[in-house]
Amino acid sequence: MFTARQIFAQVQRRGFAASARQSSKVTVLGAAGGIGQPLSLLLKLNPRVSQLALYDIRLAPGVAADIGHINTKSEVRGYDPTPSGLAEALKGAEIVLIPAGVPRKPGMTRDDLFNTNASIVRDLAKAAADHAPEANILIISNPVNSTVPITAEVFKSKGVYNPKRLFGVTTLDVVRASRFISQIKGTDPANENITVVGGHSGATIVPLLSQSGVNLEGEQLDSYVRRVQFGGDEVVQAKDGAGSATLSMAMAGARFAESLLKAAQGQKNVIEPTFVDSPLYKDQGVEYFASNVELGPNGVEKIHPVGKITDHEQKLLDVCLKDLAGNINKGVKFVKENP
Ligand SMILES: NC(=O)C1=CN([C@@H]2O[C@H](COP(=O)(O)OP(=O)(O)OC[C@H]3O[C@@H](n4cnc5c(N)ncnc54)[C@H](O)[C@@H]3O)[C@@H](O)[C@H]2O)C=CC1
Ligand SMILES: O=C([O-])CC(=O)C(=O)O
Repeated sequence: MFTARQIFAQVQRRGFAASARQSSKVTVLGAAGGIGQPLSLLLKLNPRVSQLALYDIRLAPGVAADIGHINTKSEVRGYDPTPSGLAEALKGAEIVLIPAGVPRKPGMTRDDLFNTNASIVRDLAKAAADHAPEANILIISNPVNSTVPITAEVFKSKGVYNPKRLFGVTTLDVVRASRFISQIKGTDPANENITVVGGHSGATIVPLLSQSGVNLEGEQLDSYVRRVQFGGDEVVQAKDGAGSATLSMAMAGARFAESLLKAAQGQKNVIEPTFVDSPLYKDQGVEYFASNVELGPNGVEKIHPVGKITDHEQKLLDVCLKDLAGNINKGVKFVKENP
């Protein structure tokens, strides 16, 4: 039997343990880039982050010196572009975000980035598997449909793959989906929660309006779906050769990291859409798929099924699955041929 005093002491200790868990190291690889800088800024503003480790092949110590002056409690450190700098940046990380790699220019698809970004992500994944094998790995670098399988293959080859801790960040698709529908309906996007499933490029992005009680038809529905699927192209064209979405992506990446931290720190019912190793369409040869995922202290807690959809949405999903299988196989093949 415990005395009231002992119970109180235990509660206090648990309180401390909870706040100890609330000290989390977050690492950004590609931290000096168009996404990396604002993403690092937003992470510095997040009180759940205790240490922020910034790594890039250029400028990370400069970005860290700048962000480090912001008067929030977390410690910020920038690392030199050396193997030991990368190792130090990764050691002890709870979350590793990877926005390293080249962005699109007008006229390119995300798949056109494969030749450059596949090897960048493969090499960073190798370092993460060696120095942060238990971290949650959040892949932002495109093409996400292929870079997630690339990362999985690297982790598998090193014997440390945990499918519950690898995430393709597709948050920007749902951010756009809710913003674009709010523009049509004249509502507050904060109240618009649109499910988006599939992958993260063109036809593999499938918004499921019917599940949100929104009833668009004909050309209005088609143009909405097109805008969500090709929202990235809208930004690429507007930036006219100077890159792709960076600021909205930073917000989306920071939101996803925040959700993981909340879930790790004990919050229940934290659900985000994300591209993960998923049982939903494995029987059709699609090993990874984005759907709503409940997050928990171990990463993926529960993968939600797609649920009831309309015939129109089923047609979109059929096209998505075909494209997705090709993108995934390309990533797997790359690592097998270029280990
Ligand atoms: N998942 C998503 O929803 C989105 C993904 N993206 C993707 O994110 C990636 C980055 O985009 P931006 O930040 O605009 O590009 P950026 O060119 O502005 O920044 C990329 C950064 O990565 C760094 N980098 C390159 N190789 C590296 C390596 N081996 N190790 C560490 N850092 C390295 C570069 O020095 C640069 O600072 C692109 O592939 C882009 O397509 C962009 C928007 C949305
Ligand atoms: O469109 C791109 O290349 C960048 C991206 O993934 C997005 O904005 O969704």
